[in-house]
Amino acid sequence: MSKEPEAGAERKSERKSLRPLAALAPYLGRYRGLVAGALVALVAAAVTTLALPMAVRRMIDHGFSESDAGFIDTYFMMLAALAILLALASAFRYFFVITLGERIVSDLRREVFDHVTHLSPAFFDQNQSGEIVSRLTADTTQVKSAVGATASVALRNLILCLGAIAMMIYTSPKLSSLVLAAIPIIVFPLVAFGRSVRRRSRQAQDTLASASAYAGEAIGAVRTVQAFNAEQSARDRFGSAVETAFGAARSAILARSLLTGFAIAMVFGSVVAVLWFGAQDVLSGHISAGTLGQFLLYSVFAAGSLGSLSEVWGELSQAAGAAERLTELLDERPAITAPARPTALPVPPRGALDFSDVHFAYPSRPGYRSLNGLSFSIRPGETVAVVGPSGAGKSTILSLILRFYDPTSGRVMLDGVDLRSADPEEIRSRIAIVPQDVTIFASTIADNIAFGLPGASPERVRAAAKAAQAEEFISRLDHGFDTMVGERGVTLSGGQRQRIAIARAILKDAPLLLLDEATSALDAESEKLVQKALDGLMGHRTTIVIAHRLATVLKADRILVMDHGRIVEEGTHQSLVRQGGLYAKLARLQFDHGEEQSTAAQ
Ligand SMILES: Nc1ncnc2c1ncn2[C@@H]1O[C@H](COP(=O)(O)OP(=O)(O)OP(=O)(O)O)[C@@H](O)[C@H]1O
Repeated sequence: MSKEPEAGAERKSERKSLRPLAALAPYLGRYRGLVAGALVALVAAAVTTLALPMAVRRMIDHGFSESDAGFIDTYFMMLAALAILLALASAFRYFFVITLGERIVSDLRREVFDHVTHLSPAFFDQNQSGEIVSRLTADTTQVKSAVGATASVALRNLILCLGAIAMMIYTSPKLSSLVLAAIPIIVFPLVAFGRSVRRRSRQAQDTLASASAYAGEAIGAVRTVQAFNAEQSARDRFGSAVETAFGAARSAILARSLLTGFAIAMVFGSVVAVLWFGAQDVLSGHISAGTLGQFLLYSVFAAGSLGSLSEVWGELSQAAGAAERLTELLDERPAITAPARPTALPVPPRGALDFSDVHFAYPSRPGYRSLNGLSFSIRPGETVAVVGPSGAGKSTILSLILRFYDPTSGRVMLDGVDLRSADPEEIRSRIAIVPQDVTIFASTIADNIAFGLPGASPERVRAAAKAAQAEEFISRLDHGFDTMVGERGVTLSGGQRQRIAIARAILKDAPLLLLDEATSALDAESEKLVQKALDGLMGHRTTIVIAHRLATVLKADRILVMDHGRIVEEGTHQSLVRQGGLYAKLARLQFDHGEEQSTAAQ
């Protein structure tokens, strides 16, 4: 999805036609029963349709000239039986084909989502989440219509077309040779047209995906948009994105209309010309009127199905574009994976952490080093605070500990094991984090707390909430722990969200605790209470505390002072203040009023 592969895919898609749809074959393979049912119904419907003209010929040539009324009755009975058979086959075809489409798209949606959740944060730094969601919804829907309705129409028309051509040759080889001579003249331009439709459809879909991504972002941040009176500019931006998408869609539609019109004109034009020759043959007595009637019906079938084929070809091409984008997404490999034979972390966990000469640049910003030769060690059970100016690289340290990214050079080790050689899932199972941006899901409070430990008993959830000083506000909500919180927790205050996150971490009870500005949104009173809860939690486990408010780090065993991606000072509060460096400067700025220091030092 990044720029390079996108350009490559574009080039490929111009060369290939429906090949991306082949990626769906494994999915079809899972439902052989449905596929077989669909094929049987398809063939039955086509054969029944092809039998109709023969009955018609017999009726024209013999039926009306016979005085025997029973003869006509027999033919009509046969026609009625064929009609019933056709109706049944069509109903079954619809059932099998549409079920197959729905089934496959459900599998595909699940697989794409599963895959996306495994991709590394680096992927999400470079791709908009809205665009990924659009692939998950719009592209899979397009694939569904291809696998379902469109493919069955295409297949039915293909069988019908081939069958009708065969029957045309059987009925009148001479007239058929005239028709067949016309086919290449019709088909070549169609293929060329099809390519251009495909390219335009992909453009339309791409512009629509970026418009939806923008809409997702603006709607998600609607409060910010309104607070800045930015509705008009958001509307303009989305409006122009939608118009661009419409322009791209219109050009695809125009190409498709031309394709359809051209196909029909060519096909029916040649049918009329051929029939003129047929009429001459009937007049000169070379063939019977019934035979010409039969030939006429077969050529109408062949032409009609060819016309429909050209129409669904466009749709299939569109679906091929969608399948291609989904395949691209499924082919995206996570940057962070478990090694083939991961080194097991020691049991029981100790919680020792080492950074040795770590350099790191985010993959989305390779030219800028966020960490610059960072080295430090944290002993099991130690509480270490990391402070420093904004952008110094504090949160980046936590991202590396969670192995969201690998260092550009140097090593990060947990309990003596290089994170690169361990299984990321095992690493993360030993870490509880209270992040800077707390994520609350649109679910109940209890679900949100139990997020870190699915299946936790209600008692444990309650105990964790209590320890995080969250029980009181939760009990005041309408339905207590069963209260639904809005998307991203909009119905909670910042401090309440933070306490939910703390409860989540308490419940997870992991040996390594990472607190990134965990109490920044709390008032002084709650902060003191939560701090007490956290103190209890930190007591027996390794903890890294990131905080701008120095009052919250006074009790740390050690303070690391960071600037420009490296550690510039290290020590306790007192020793650092005495050194008179960056920390002393930050402390002076914050504690100058004196009162905070006295409260915090208590
Ligand atoms: N996902 C990212 N992609 C690219 N650059 C990033 C990313 N996240 C952070 N950075 C950059 O890395 C540097 C360090 O960021 P980091 O978030 O670690 O700083 P911080 O010390 O935690 O700051 P703050 O106190 O403001 O949270 C910054 O210059 C930032 O712009």
